[in-house]
Amino acid sequence: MADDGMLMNFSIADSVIKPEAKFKGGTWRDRLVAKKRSSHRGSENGPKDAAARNAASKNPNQIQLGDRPAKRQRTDDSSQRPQRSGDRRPHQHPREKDPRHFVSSLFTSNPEAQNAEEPKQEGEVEEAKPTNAPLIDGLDTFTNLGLSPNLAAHLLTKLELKAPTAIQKSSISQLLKEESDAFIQAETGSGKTLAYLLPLVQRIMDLSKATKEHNDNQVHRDSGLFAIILAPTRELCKQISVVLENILRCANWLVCGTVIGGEKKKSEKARLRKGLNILVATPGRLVDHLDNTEALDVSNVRWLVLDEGDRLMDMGFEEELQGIVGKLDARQRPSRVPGVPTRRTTVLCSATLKMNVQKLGEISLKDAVHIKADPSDDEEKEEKDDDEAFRVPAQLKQSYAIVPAKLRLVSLTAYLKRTFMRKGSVMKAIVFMSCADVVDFHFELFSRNQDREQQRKLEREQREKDGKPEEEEKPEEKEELSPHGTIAPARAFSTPTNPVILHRLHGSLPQNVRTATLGSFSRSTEACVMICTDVASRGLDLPNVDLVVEYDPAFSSDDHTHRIGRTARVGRDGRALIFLQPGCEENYVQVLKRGYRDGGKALTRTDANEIIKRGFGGNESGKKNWEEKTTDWQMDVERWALDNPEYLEMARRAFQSHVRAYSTHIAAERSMFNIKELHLGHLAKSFALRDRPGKINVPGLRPGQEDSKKDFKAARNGAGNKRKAAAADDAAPGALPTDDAARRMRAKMREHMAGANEFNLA
Ligand SMILES: Nc1ncnc2c1ncn2[C@@H]1O[C@H](COP(=O)(O)OP(=O)(O)OP(=O)(O)O)[C@@H](O)[C@H]1O
Repeated sequence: MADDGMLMNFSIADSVIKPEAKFKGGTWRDRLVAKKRSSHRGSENGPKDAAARNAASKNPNQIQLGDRPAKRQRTDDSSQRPQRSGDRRPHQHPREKDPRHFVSSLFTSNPEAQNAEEPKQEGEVEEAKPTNAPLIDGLDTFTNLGLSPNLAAHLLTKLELKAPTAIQKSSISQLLKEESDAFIQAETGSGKTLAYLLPLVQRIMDLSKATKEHNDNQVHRDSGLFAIILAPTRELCKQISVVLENILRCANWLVCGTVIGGEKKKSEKARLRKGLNILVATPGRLVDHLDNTEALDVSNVRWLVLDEGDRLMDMGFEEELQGIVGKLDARQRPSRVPGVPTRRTTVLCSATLKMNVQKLGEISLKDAVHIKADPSDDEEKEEKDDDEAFRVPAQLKQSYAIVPAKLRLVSLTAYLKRTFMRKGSVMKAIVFMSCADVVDFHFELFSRNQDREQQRKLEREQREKDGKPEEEEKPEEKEELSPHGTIAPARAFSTPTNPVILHRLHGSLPQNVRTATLGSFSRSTEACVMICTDVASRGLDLPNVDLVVEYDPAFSSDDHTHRIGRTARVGRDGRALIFLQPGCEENYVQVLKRGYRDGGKALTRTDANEIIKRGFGGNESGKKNWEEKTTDWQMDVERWALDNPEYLEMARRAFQSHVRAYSTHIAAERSMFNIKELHLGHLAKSFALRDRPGKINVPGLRPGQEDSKKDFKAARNGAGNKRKAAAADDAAPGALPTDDAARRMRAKMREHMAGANEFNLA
């Protein structure tokens, strides 16, 4: 399989962790391999090798091999501890003697940050005013912008929306008065959904007026489907549909509905047969109904909205979109309803919309109007902006942490411990991780019940002492707060006074579980954390999210903008922290800075030691210092993985998938996320692993993925997307990402991680 090749290709750590000259213990196979490797390395002492070592020395993620003695095979707990901690080591785990395992110290041999912190001048950073809040100057009201008094009153009284936001102001007036196509681009959390929905609903409400003037009956659900709104995920479609239903309460003769998959097609067909005026859909499902549902009459469709338009124009959706636009064109007929425009208007909307899309199927978007929150931006600036990163809400406080690979797990734990130390300081936090396997592993780790583990251990030891035969261990009973196993107490960072609830979300979960988990996180009034993949990065409007942590940086800076945009919405405060490793990843700071109007003066920096000290240092007086406490915690987690084969496999799978995922950063940013600079041995430690990276190879699919894979293939073939299928299937083994290879690898990875669900190709 191509994957095996891909994985082998990542097994570069053997070149950065020097093996012992003598390899004792292990199986004969291990000893033979070690011997062969060491003799092979011995013959590499030419000038070429010296040059390679020189080059490697420039990489702070790699450990200088020539300047220090070969690493000993450490099987002793004391090696884990800082030197001064002495020899106070707890019970040694029998597996710690396993020569296939490598126990490295947390606080030694970590690469230093390359760039020094920029000094900040006092008073340089001013408190930024929110840039995505409603305009409360009293000058702009929904009625002034052209909405009917009826609709404006409904917004005020029923939806408690007093004034429009800047993008709503620009968009409503434009879309009410003109028929041209439009690009709506504005910061995350600035109310773009209403920016296109309100003028759309107003225009359709106006059709009713025109119909009445012609002495016909009012427009009703059978009058025709006038608008289609497309969004990339089911969650987003549902969210849009809820907002739409709320607006339509003031015009109850108009009806909206969704076709998004995840439920029986029969019930969707029935809904379409009953008649709808506005339809919210995922592209894949709409294509399906256009092909197979006679009741879906699109001859009257005059508005097509692409929410998260850049994502919809991206790989994975382009063919569906071309198909949809082609069919809408072919089936369009003059409408019997008076006032219906002759041509269809297309609106693209996103926080990261590059307004250079020229064509969408048969539609030319060349003359599309660019709608921005600040129309005073002149053309010159607009052009310049297209090359730059997209703005983030000014009130969003961003920081970055330089964290070496080995310290990643303890740093994340420490950061969350500190965050939830006091009740009420943070209500909800979202932690983004690279892929589903990584999410699942951390969910298990952070929710593990140490008291119960301790009890099981004592029982085991007692049995050993009494000479009783070893009982077959029953799988650990999990104390979960949801029937689906996606919600559990976050024991790793809860305190007795502030219990935290942990959620997990990714595209490999069945749709009903995704919906239930998201709903629970959204409604929760307790402190809670959701660890998730990018499935939650776009468009989702989750209340009271105070903090976003990007434990794994996003695969593109656009995705980063969307992720951090889950906080600091409509004028509220928010914080975001991104983990970067010393070395090439530090260059990502420049990308973070580009999101600010002032060049990122407010961006703050922290490092692993500072985070760990605050999280593991604690206030309680004790003999141990923060390094010892952290080391104990890490050792405990490593033993937990060793003791439980199920979790060990999860950890290995997570590590493996993470490395695969790392290679799929977009081409333009790959120099900052260079897989060759990744220290796999150190990285393995942050997955609680003691294995040598070259030995980590979990075959097969993640549990429960088989069905998703089948679904994906069916969906892919169903959509007639042969080219993509071919691209995914022949992902070149071993080839480190070129542009094309990375695209293929991303497709492959989505397949691996049931990305079909993530991006709703079904
Ligand atoms: N005029 C307004 N006054 C107060 N709140 C508003 C207003 N308009 C929208 N909101 C609220 O702002 C929140 C964010 O809106 P929305 O999801 O449309 O933002 P967005 O710009 O689409 O964000 P993203 O780019 O992340 O998708 C919603 O909870 C919405 O109810």
